[in-house]
Amino acid sequence: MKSILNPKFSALSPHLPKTSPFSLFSRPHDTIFRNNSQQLPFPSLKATPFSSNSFLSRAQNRTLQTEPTRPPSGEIHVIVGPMFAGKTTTLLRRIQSESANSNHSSGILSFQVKPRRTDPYLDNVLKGLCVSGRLTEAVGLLCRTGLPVHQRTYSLLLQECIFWKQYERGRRIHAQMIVVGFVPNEYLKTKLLILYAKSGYLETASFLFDNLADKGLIPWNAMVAGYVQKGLEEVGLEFFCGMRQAGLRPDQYTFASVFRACATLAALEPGKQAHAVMIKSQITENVVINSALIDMYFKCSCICDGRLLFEKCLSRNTITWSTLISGYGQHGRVMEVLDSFQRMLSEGFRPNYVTFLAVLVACSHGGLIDEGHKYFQSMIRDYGIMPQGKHYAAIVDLLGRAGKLREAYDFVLKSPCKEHSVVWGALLGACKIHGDVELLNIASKKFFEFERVNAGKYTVLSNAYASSGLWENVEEVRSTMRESGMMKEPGYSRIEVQSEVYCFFKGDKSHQQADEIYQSSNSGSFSMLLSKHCASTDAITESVEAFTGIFSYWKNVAIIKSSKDTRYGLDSIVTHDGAKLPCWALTNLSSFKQKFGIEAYEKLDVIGIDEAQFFEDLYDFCREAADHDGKTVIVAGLDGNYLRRSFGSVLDIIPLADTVTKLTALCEICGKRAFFTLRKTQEKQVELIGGGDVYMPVCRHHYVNGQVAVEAARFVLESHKVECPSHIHK
Ligand SMILES: Nc1ncnc2c1ncn2[C@@H]1O[C@H](COP(=O)(O)OP(=O)(O)O)[C@@H](O)[C@H]1O
Ligand SMILES: Cc1cn([C@H]2C[C@H](O)[C@@H](COP(=O)(O)O)O2)c(=O)[nH]c1=O
Repeated sequence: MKSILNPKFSALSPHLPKTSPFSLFSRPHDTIFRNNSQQLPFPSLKATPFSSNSFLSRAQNRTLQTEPTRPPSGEIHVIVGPMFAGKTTTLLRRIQSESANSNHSSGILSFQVKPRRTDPYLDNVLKGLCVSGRLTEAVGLLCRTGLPVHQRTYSLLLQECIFWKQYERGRRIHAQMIVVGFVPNEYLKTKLLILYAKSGYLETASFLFDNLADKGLIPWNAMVAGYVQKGLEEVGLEFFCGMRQAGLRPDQYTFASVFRACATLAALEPGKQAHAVMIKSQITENVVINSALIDMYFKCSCICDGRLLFEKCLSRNTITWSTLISGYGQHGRVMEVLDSFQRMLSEGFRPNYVTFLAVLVACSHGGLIDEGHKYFQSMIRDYGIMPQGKHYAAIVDLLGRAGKLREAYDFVLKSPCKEHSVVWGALLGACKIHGDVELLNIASKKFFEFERVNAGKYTVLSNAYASSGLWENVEEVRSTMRESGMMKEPGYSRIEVQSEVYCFFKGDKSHQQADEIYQSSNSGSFSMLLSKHCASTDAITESVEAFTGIFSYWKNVAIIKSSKDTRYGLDSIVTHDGAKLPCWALTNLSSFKQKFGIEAYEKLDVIGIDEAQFFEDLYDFCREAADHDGKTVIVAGLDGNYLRRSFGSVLDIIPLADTVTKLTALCEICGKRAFFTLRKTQEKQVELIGGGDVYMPVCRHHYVNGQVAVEAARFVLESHKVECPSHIHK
């Protein structure tokens, strides 16, 4: 059991509605019971078949189904009640909301269930909370009400979550939509996709993306950016290609992501191609794109192109300048870094902490101790920028490289960042170079105090001990690493050869031109850049699975009704409100498999059955479909006839069911809860097709009185041999 036990998902439980979310239509009485075998781990979750509990059990079943030794296990959910209680509505809504995001080979979604009523007051309150910056309260309220709100309100809420990077809240909103059976339109699906892509839940984002009917530029951009941001640059670039193949014209947002991906991958060819596309597309240049492009050329070792671009770009700002300066810094071009920095100042641009970091690192690499100190002080004094850990580390590195280890140590002790591992890491590196074992021990102790699981630094430490011949210490560090299961990822280089990118691990000789490549890389004749390892998709959390599961599980749905019910024709089931879905009208259920086609039947996930009271073979069909064929069967029907006697086999299947929900209508006489159906006419046969003309829902009191009245009227009328009126009168 994986996804559903995620605590993030269970955090929803206090907000789940106490009654079924369909209460506006159907005023569900109480779920009678849920089989003990299906008991769920969250006692706080009310076991209505329409709450997320159904999703829970579904996910459980899914998990079970993956175990090869077990037969497929389906589910049976039974919806009962008197006429007009909302049984058909509930069946439709359930099927629609749970299949809304999947591809239906049976094409049933050409018909729509009327949206549930929303409460305009709630919409207004939520909007008010949003615009006054009280997003947390808005989301809390939404989840507590258990009601759907207007598409526009959902959109506003999601937009706020995206803007304020409150992604967890956004996901709660989405969960709420699922719980209340709200079906997002394409616009909202795109918003959800952006939310998931931005927050790194790419599996869910991909699922939403695949199910968008109309994939415009915005969802494509969100996918490209999402993957690039997550460190899956190759996938991001694939989406870029897909976007172009789909005939869409990329915009500045697309290119910003693409150049960033190419920069990280040091992939020059795709970068150049994208640059050419950008020029052809006549995208107006802006600082974001320019900075991304300059960065890309520098990271791909095309220093001249990077510089040329910088010189040509019309719109420059601090970021563009910082990109240029950092670019030079990455290639150890110390003089260019300092010259560019001076130019930046003289042209009136204000450096930021990134600019200063590049300058300080350059000073360190160039051994420019005085200059480094000067810039460090100027940063605080002239620009009011408070140095961060990395700036202090750069100064430690500067002093350390110059062999001023004690000075570096004093600097660390005096710095406000002495609790930052990065500062101690810099000192550790310097101690290793200069073989100061005493300081090495101090620095390493401090470093690991603040950075417990950095395998790379453990390796640095072990190598440092080794370089000083301290073999006992080496063993100590290595055994700590072994015991904690720590593994340092092998370092690798990315090399682009004739447009193909290869990763070379340390000592790797697998490439057929390996010798050539090593030779060339040593002579520096082509680009070889370090890059970070691509993040694994395993990092995607379990709750994504939960959500994805909810969406992806339902694939194919078929609805069956009894052909006896001819009220609205035979091709669809129709509610008393006029909502409908296409269906199969059958005399008996045993003929369904054959009529539907064995192959198509096998692909079915969900079977809905309406007017179940008319099927004699209901028990056998449901048992077979759920137990042997692994289907989820949702059954809606009258539990009692007009005499309040068990109707057909509906009650027989209760021992088979996972959940049973008894709905109530409104008494047509007093408006109270109606549990029973009163027949208004004199016919006595149990089966009599009809609607409001023949039947009405009533409460206990009015059933008893109404029935007495009807019986008395009949008696009198019959005894006088007078025709009985077809309606009783209040
Ligand atoms: N007396 C009533 N009580 C409740 N709902 C009624 C009544 N009369 C008509 N309706 C309408 O019928 C709808 C339920 O229709 P439907 O789902 O087809 O019910 P069922 O399948 O249980 O007969 C309600 O949403 C409501 O709009
Ligand atoms: C009470 C009762 C009802 N019926 C029929 C009347 C309708 O055709 C259906 C019920 O339809 P709904 O979707 O629940 O509105 O059943 C009957 O034949 N006998 C009865 O006693």
